[in-house]
Amino acid sequence: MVLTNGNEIFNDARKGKYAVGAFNINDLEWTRGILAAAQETNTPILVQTSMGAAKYMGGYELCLHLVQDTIKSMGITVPVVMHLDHGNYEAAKECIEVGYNSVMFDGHDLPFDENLEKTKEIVKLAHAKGMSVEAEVGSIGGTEDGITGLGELADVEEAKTLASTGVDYLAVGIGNIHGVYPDNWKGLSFDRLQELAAEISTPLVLHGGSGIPKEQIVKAISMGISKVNVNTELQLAFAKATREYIEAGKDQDVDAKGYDPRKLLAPGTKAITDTTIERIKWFGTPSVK
Ligand SMILES: O=C(O)C[C@@H](O)[C@H](O)C(=O)COP(=O)(O)O
Ligand SMILES: [Zn+2]
Repeated sequence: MVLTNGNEIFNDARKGKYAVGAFNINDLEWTRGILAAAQETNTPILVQTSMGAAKYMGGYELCLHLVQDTIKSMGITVPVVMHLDHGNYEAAKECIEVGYNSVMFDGHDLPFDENLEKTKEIVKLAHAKGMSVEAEVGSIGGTEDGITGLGELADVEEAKTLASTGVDYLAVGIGNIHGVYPDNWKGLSFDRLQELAAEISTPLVLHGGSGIPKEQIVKAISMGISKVNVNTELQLAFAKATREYIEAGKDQDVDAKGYDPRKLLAPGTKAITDTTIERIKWFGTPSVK
């Protein structure tokens, strides 16, 4: 069984001081590109869909079938966790119903008590079906109304309380933000990560994994980060490779049928695979035995 829940993978990761990459898919090319990287490195991987990307692709059921069928057609043999990224309460329930392996219930914008209660409900529903759950404490910054924050820090007591619900992994703010980091970003807060890791044995999750220097990622993993989320870097890599193809005029080569999407999208898909492989190596994910 290739599709699996995250528990065993992540408990081993925290103990073994390595991380497993969680990569967002946006379409067939992303799905193939990411799965190819996992197979080539012979490592486990999380394929995750945000609510927006799932809507774009046609819904959670379609996304699950896309991943299942691509695994089959590509002959993928490494463990793959099909995960909902940043789901609200309804989305988490729907993905549990549909048969994802793992869901993130992101209640960070709710009052803390409501986030706690809803996290407990999702844990109960998911665990009854053998699925894993990620929760988020505090807020992970990003760009809102054109202003990019510098990254927030999770409250240690709130993080402890949320971890006590039995979630399988916990997303924490340690100065990380989504998207492209601004020039004046101060870097990850290793002091806060140390405080969190000392109190919480649950595997910790680093969101906003794109654009963080390798040394900081490696250090954070050595201190308790077991899952790293990456989206923007794959989007940038895909866009750059596609732009180079078009700027070289290859899409206008009628004889070579360079306009055929199977050719037009191939460099971008390869760039997704190459970037994913590079990140898997940074994260120290060991090969499957
Ligand atoms: O952008 C999304 O829809 C998914 C991201 O929030 C993902 O959870 C993540 O943390 C990746 O961050 P990024 O690498 O900075 O895009
Ligand atoms: Zn995220």
